[in-house]
Amino acid sequence: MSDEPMRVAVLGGGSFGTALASIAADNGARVRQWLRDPDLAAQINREHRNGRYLPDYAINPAVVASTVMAEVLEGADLVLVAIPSKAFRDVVRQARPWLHAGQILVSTTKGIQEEGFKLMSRILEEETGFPHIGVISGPNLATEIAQKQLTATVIASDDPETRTRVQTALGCDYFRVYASNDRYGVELGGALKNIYAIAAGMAAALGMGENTRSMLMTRALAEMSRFAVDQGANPMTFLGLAGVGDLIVTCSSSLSRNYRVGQALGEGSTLDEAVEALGQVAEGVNTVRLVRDKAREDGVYMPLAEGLYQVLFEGVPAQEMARMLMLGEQSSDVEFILSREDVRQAHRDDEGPHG
Ligand SMILES: NC(=O)C1=CN([C@@H]2O[C@H](COP(=O)(O)OP(=O)(O)OC[C@H]3O[C@@H](n4cnc5c(N)ncnc54)[C@H](O)[C@@H]3O)[C@@H](O)[C@H]2O)C=CC1
Ligand SMILES: O=C(CO)COP(=O)(O)O
Repeated sequence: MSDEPMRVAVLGGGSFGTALASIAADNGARVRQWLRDPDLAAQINREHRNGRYLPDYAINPAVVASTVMAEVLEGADLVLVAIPSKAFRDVVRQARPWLHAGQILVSTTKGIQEEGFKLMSRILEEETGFPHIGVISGPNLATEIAQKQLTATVIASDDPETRTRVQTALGCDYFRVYASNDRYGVELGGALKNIYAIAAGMAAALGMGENTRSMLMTRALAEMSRFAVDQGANPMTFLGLAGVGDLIVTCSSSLSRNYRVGQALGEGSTLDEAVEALGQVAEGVNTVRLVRDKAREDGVYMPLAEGLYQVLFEGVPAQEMARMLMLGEQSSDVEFILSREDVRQAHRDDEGPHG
């Protein structure tokens, strides 16, 4: 490997993109960050601060922000795409003329595209056809990373070069980067947990106890892994940082935007009011709709996603969600040990002789 510093491009001027850009610069990379807002780009370059998304964070002064895609991508070895899912494909298309097959392309975005139910790394693949593609996901609240609180993420890719280069670019003493080759599972974990973060925020606002929170998170893990396995992911991924790790943090912290949307709903706001007050992306709002529809289409049992969907989009009061959870099927605890079908069969056998 050459002694030249790695050249990293970050697309997106939000909180996560900004934190990752600064970490890469701390690790000695030459970092360029692309964003749309010229005033924010000027502020990052002048004050080394992102006043809109991470006002108290001292960005490494070596990060150079720009609104010009060519300047940011020129010569980049690693491109991190930190753009909300709704705009992801559009931004990758804008970037496409300056991307090439030797680069490593990594999505940091925890969302799903409606058409075709596609995850973001699939979009990277479709738009470029390049071989070095990965995703990062894990318990990664940007605000805490900005405070240099210890945490870790997962780089998931089939391609070993992508994994090792991202570990080198981003790993440091407060941000560990673990590797996985289950790209789909890691990416799906990041998207799915946002649904349950909304439910947890809502439940907290409604005064739930700690037993309830624990039950909610654990049944959420069962539900998300059931869905993910149906879609082809490896269930073991959900034992890791991008599964249970990210689920715990986003279901516990009001630093999570999805959790905050849930809290606002539990306090009586409408969905529009909750999203408007947030002023940033809460991917779970869209994800719950897409996942609920997909689960129905594919016959996957997802009572929590269904209940949350009804609260968000069908006017069911938030209090009803807890009731629906308690009325769900009393089935298997861990389905990979005892299948739901075996529990159902045992009930049928038990009922048999009594009519
Ligand atoms: N903030 C966090 O704690 C974490 C966020 N993520 C994921 O990273 C993704 C990006 O998140 P953040 O940086 O937090 O987002 P953010 O909401 O803070 O901002 C996203 C950035 O994208 C820009 N953007 C939005 N629409 C655009 C468009 N059409 N064209 C160009 N730029 C556009 C915004 O102006 C902003 O600079 C999200 O999908 C989220 O799931 C992942 C881990 C942690
Ligand atoms: O994914 C995250 C933490 O890992 C960030 O969650 P929010 O998008 O809900 O803020």
